[in-house]
Amino acid sequence: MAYDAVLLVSFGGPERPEDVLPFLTNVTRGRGVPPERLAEVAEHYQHFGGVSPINQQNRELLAALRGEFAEHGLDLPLYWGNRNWHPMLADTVAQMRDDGIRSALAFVTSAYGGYSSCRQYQEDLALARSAVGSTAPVIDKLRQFWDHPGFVRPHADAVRDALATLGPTGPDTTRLVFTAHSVPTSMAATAGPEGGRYEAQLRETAALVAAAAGTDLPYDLVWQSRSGPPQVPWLAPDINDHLAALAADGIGKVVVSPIGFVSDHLEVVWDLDTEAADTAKRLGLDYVRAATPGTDPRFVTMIRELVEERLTPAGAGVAADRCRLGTLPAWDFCPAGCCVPARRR
Ligand SMILES: CC1=C(CCC(=O)O)c2cc3nc(cc4[nH]c(cc5[nH]c(cc1n2)c(C)c5CCC(=O)O)c(CCC(=O)O)c4C)C(CCC(=O)O)=C3C
Ligand SMILES: [Fe+2]
Repeated sequence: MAYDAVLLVSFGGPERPEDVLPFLTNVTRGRGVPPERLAEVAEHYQHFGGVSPINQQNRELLAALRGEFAEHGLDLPLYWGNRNWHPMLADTVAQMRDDGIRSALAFVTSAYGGYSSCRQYQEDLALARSAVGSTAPVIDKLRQFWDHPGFVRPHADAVRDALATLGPTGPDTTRLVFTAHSVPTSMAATAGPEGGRYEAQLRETAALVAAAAGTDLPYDLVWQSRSGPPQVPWLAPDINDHLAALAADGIGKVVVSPIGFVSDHLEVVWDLDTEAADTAKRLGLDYVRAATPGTDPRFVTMIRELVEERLTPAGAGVAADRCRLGTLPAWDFCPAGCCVPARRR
């Protein structure tokens, strides 16, 4: 397949106080998030002046990618569009059409399978294309990258750096805590072709990051940023409850590694650096949060390599010979019905 552009696809976030509510309305349209939760999250954004860091992080990633592409003679224009805030995908796809782009590869800033992490991005790409009409470019998503060394190694080095700030550590006093965005258990159950893949991939990433960090400390995988009505079950335990359980068990030091994310966006700087850090302080825990990949050169190189592997015709549809560290099944093109919510199957 010949491609003539690369599209960076992300979540998007507001950059002015007056944009917070319209942004939240876009995110939660038809998703049954109670108004109390929405008001609470609006306050998290207003705490940062109504500015989510995520767009600036994507601008920096885009700049790094332009440099990486140029350095390696990869002559494809780069575009950027978001699911929930400007630049909106539909506007970007219209621009691509105006520029004569016929087919593009999409890099989504989420490493995992699942409805929110993968399928919803593909649905939003399809909606953007249909808004543009029959002249819209074809857009194929790059594969999920949870076990790619360019994702695992930056997380692993960040864990090692974070651990080094804690002084003497050991299995009886110190715990490594991996965290990812919680999702409804019904969504977790339908992730991937056979279900359960969001959590399975996160467990694989956690094991790979811990091994690559070279630590033999015990570790856990927990969840953060739960939303939705209280009667709907989501993946648990929540990181704050887990910190309390660790403190009760005599743990005094924790390194928190947000393997669910690629950059220090609001779910990291609020839910971890503010909320979970406060919880840890209250519990008397030494708490340090490990960095996310951001614009780590290995992460930027990974994106270029994910593009390049799809430009060579061999192995299309199969990810067997792809660069990766894990053993869970992987694929280039998501099977039909993969990660579709149960009620729509
Ligand atoms: C799996 C997952 C990821 C990781 C994959 C990925 O990175 O895409 C993720 C990332 C993010 N989530 C983000 C923000 C929000 N997520 C919300 C709500 C929800 N997230 C969900 C799941 C996920 N979310 C779900 C199941 C909901 C419930 C509503 C629904 O079913 O859709 C809400 C509504 C308010 C609330 O209830 O929290 C907000 C504002 C931001 C931007 C941060 C910034 O601005 O810097 C980012 C990167
Ligand atoms: Fe979210």
